[in-house]
Formats: sequence, C-alpha cells, structure tokens
Amino acid sequence: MTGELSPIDKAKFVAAKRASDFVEDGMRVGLGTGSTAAWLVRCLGERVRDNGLKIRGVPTSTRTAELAREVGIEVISLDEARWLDLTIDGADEFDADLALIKGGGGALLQEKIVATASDQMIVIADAAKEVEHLGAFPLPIEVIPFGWQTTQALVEETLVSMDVMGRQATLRMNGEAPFVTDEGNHILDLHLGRIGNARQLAMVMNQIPGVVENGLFIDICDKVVIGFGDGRVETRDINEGTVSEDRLDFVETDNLFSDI
Ligand SMILES: O=C(CO)[C@H](O)[C@H](O)COP(=O)(O)O
Repeated sequence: MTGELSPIDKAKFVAAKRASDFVEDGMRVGLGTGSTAAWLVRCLGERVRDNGLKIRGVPTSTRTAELAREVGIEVISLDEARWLDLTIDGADEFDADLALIKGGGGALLQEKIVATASDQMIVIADAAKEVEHLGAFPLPIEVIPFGWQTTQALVEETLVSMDVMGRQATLRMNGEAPFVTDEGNHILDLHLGRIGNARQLAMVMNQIPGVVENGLFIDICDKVVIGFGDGRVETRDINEGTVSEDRLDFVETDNLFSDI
C-alpha cells in the first residue's frame, strides 16, 4: 500500500509523522486543514487508539473535525479550550523567517484564530513549499459576500501602492459557484508573483472594508517540519535553526494507509 504513495505524499506524511511526536498527553491541540494536516490527524488518531494518547483537538474546518472524530480524537471547540498548547498545520509557502502563505484549502480564518491562540505553532510541509520570497502562490483573502466585487476593486486599487509584482484578484470558484468558506464568506486569490513587504501587506489588507482576514501568517509559526520524498525530514526552529534531520521508515505505519 505504501508503495503507491507519490513522493509528494510521502514528503507530507513524514513531516506530519515527525511533528506528531511533539504532541504529549493532556495537550489541547489545534488541528490544521489540508492534505498534510490530514496525515497529522491520522497519525494522532493512531496514537490515541493504539497508545492511549489523551488529547483534545480543536479542528480548523468542518473537514478536519469530521476526520478527527473518525480517527478517534476528542473534538472540542476553541471556546471550550480557550487556549491551546500547540497547533500543527500545513502551509502553501514558507520563507526563512517562517512567514507563511496559508488558505489554499480555504480555511485561513479559523486557522489563523486557532494558531494565534496557541503557545506554539508548528508547520508541516513538503520541501517544495519553501520559498525565498512569498507570493508565487496566490494569496487568499477572505471577504464577506456582500459587495464582494467592490471589495475586489478596493483590494486591487490598494495593491497599486504596495511592494508586489502583480495585483490581479480572482474570485475562488467551486465549479460554477463561488467557493464558500466555513464562515459563509468568499475568497479572493491575489496573484502577486512576489511580495516585498509581507508584514505591511498583511496589515493593509485587513484595513479594507469587506476583508475578513488574509492568508499571511507573520510571527505566528515557531517551527517548520519539512518532509522530503525519500523519507528525510528536517525540523527548523525560528530561534535555533535546524534542530534535527533524520529519515522516517514507512513500514511501521502501514495501517495508516489502509483507507487511501
Ligand atoms: O492553508 C491551508 C488550508 O487552508 C493548507 O494548510 C495549505 O493549503 C496546505 O495544504 P496541503 O497540505 O494540502 O498542501
């Protein structure tokens, strides 16, 4: 079964598996959204079932909540948890300062709230997500449906004075209809090419009426666990740099792959 995994899925899996080692008994854990975060949820579910790990998870989307329940993790709301020990989530891009673009899966709002309410955020990513400059991946901006075209125009106008290469904003679609987030909002994807000053852009975007949140995560991520297609995995800490490098074995985790 494991032989059928593509190198990118192996990379995502080993990052998730290594990051799951940071989760300890009794923790309240923020559970991210996306394909890499789904591996994390499966890895944690395995520890809950097989090793009696006791955690409570706060999911960042309805998709993650469903998966977490399915694999046996106790799910609570953020209001029940109030504060979290750790959040582990994927990312679309990360740079040397561990600034991120997130929201490729459309869950950026809950993801940012949950990560910000955590003592620590660990990002899990395949090596292709590392960039010198953020911005090749379209930056998601969550906007309320009311007047979204006016908001789009305001966003594009604001981008003229920002340190970015492109400024086209496109409405994310789900087939023929606009994509709708868990909060009932829409997403504008900003095709910026390269972001010169991510901190400034993040602040300015959130000042625009109609914008709920943007997908730039600045000074939120503490560690990134980077997976490679050959099973290598590297852990980098924002203060200490690379703290570990090793290789994970796929064999022992066979039961995780049985439903793929
Ligand atoms: O931000 C996200 C969802 O809103 C995801 O974490 C991000 O899109 C990465 O996804 P994947 O792990 O599937 O590559």
